[in-house]
Amino acid sequence: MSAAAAELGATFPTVTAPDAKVLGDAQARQRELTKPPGSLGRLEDVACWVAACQGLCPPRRLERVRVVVFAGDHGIARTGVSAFPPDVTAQMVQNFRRGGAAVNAIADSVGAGVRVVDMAVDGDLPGADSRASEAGAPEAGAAIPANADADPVRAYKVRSSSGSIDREDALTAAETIAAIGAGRAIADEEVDAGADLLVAGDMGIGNTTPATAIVATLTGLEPVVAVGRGTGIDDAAWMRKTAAIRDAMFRARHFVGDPVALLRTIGGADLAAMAGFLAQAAVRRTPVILDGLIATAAALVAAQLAPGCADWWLAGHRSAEPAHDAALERLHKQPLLDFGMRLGEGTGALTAVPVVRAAVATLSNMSTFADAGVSGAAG
Ligand SMILES: Cc1cc2ncn([C@H]3O[C@H](COP(=O)(O)O)[C@@H](O)[C@H]3O)c2cc1C
Ligand SMILES: O=C(O)c1cccnc1
Repeated sequence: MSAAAAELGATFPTVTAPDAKVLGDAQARQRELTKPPGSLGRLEDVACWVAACQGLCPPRRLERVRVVVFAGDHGIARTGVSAFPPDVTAQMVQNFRRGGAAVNAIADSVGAGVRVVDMAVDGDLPGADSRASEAGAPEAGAAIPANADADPVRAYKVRSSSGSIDREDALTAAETIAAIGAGRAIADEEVDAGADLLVAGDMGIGNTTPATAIVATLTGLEPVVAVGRGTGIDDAAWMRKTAAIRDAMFRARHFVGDPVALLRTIGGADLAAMAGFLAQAAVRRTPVILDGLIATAAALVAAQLAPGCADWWLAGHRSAEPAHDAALERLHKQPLLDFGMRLGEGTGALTAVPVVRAAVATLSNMSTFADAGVSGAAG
């Protein structure tokens, strides 16, 4: 693949900000509603942000919330950096499909739809044929076929697992571009189908290792400060994970300003697709709630791929992973919830959906002082 083709596949159109005029209208309306100004705290900011994203004041109810769970295995997981074996990734994909995972339960409770995509699960999922994995990665720059005949979960699969990032690249250059393009195409599909709020979720044993390496590389954190317990690792695994992240960061040290090279070197197809998805959501002027460490690591990279896209994202929650804090700070995001959650899958973001809906409801449904005949502030 030529460098030019690579650049084309990961080049995003200019991202324009949410509507500043509507933002001003929404802020003015907040002052007219029957409450002391500012008394709904951050709910007021959230409601104004949704209005600006929609370009509409008062904003519409959020009717079609969609979470896309990006699944992928990681070569580094074979070195003992997780509390669970790599087989769990494929098993959990089946669990998502049957509706038995935390993300299914929480999505159901807020009326959100769940879609799972296999970007790089190791081997073939049970019940699936082998065509997609034999086909290999699509040509760089080529449109990625949404293979409707094959299992839709695997329509965008780029490869099985990834290189072990402590000593080899996670992906080839062509795979990286294909994965970013897949995320973009998936965001387009969701927006074209009417999504009005998007969430990127993750599933992949070992994925806190590349996510932490990416965040630490981009924020300048020391590995020992950045590394968390992931699925609940013991001290010995924590030491292996910290060494792996140190080695990965050394390998990626020249790519702080090169998001595609960073994803190729120490990321993975799931992280690359998430970055493409989060950037493209902004291109399509669709608001996003960010989830935990993995989604936010991808968001940091997306912010480099498509400058300005972070304006379209809200931080749903603060994960227990220390690197998540650093990533949120770098994005200037204050999370809505701080529940000690450390699962991923999109669960933290979905848990914040009722808060966002409450915010929208106040700005849309409350009466103004004038309409309700309620006196405004004295003087
Ligand atoms: C049953 C199960 C369900 C999960 N759902 C999300 N994760 C989360 O935990 C994993 C990351 O942590 P680490 O880097 O320590 O492996 C990822 O699969 C992530 O999606 C899960 C993990 C497990 C075990
Ligand atoms: O913050 C997350 O998203 C997270 C944390 C631990 C394990 N899996 C995901």
